[in-house]
Amino acid sequence: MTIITQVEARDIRFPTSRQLDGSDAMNEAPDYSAAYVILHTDQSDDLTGHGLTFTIGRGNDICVAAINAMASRLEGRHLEDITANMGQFWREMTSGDSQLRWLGPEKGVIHLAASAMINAVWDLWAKREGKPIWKLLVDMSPEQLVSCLDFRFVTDALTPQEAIAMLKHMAPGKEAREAEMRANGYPAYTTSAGWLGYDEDKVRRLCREALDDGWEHFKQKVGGNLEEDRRRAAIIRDEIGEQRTLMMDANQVWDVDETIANMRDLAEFNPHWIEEPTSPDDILGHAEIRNRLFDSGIGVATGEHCHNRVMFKQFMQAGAIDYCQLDAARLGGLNEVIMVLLLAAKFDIPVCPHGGGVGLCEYTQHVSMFDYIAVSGSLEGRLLEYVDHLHDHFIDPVRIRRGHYLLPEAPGYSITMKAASLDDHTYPTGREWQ
Ligand SMILES: C[C@H](O)[C@@H](O)CC(=O)C(=O)O
Ligand SMILES: [Mg+2]
Repeated sequence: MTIITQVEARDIRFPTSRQLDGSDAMNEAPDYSAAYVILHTDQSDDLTGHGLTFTIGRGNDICVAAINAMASRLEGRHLEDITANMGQFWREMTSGDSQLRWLGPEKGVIHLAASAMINAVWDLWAKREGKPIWKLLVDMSPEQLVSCLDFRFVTDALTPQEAIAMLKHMAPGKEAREAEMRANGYPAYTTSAGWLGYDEDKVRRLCREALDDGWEHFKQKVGGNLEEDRRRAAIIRDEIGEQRTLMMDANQVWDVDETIANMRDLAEFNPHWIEEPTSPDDILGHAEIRNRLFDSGIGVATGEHCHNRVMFKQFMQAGAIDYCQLDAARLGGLNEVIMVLLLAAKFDIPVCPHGGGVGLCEYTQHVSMFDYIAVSGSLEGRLLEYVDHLHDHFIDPVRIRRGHYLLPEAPGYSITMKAASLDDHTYPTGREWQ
């Protein structure tokens, strides 16, 4: 038996705003940050579980406080009791204390905190089993996998029986798809050349470097000033040519009609999708945009601020999105991520997870590999986001080859940060913040 003896929560911040890495029209100067959880155990082999949720700086301390408020739900518990009934555990973590639930429910800071803690439990479980997370999931039977999920609020769209049938249907090709992932990796796109705060020379230089590294798919930020958006799109198209993919991301700054007008204007640059065009909560607004942009061939993508499975269900039921960009640290941990993968498979919507943050690429590589091997069985329309910052701080960082993520092999969720990185970036006392 493994006892979780202590939940340690740390405020980790990286000063990315100094170079405007990660900048966009809504978030002009983010400091990529993690409310970081370490689950200590009674095991002599130093077994620990790690998880994080992502913020962009101020307020990270509020997430840490929320984790501390929930710590007693994990401390003293046996890992084996939790993993024997993951679905029930998830319900307890998100709804077990109705006074804390009131702060959400299942959204906002309290859900971000739950996400970090739940992902730390999954990391601990996978390390105990000696498997990377994607493999832990792939090796589960459909029944076991479905028992990890909470179907409350989604049974009008997907029942446990349907989910089991979908997973059974995909089971026969799993080995071949795993071998394919091992050989080829998972196709990806890069956002790193297109941050809004970068000057045009830097955008051009970064496009050239990315092309040299084998990238075929690029994303640029838009939503500042339309003339500047057009100039940057022209530069990027000039560098990457007409055949490669260009996505655009407005990070929520436009209204519905404004989106239509601006995207009609930007259509000459042939954007593959417009991401987060408007408020992330406006499901019908996205549906309207999708309908009115249909003839231009521009898809609608959103999800990095979509806080739970219920909202994703509605986005899908309303026909509001072409691409689902779930965020592995905003949804309530891996259990809810798996639920969204199943919903997306049912509605035949490709999942292209959000990667713009610290640790998100480390998480989502597992999510997309699992999705391909066991859930959707398809790569059509699917691209994993990649941003090239801060990977050095992880013990088991993502590995990229010619625009593809390579299959992670180390046990766990790849989210464990180096001890020195944690110490140096602890806010406000770490060396980086002196
Ligand atoms: C603030 C973040 O960097 C955000 O711009 C990321 C994002 O929208 C994306 O990766 O997509
Ligand atoms: Mg985005």
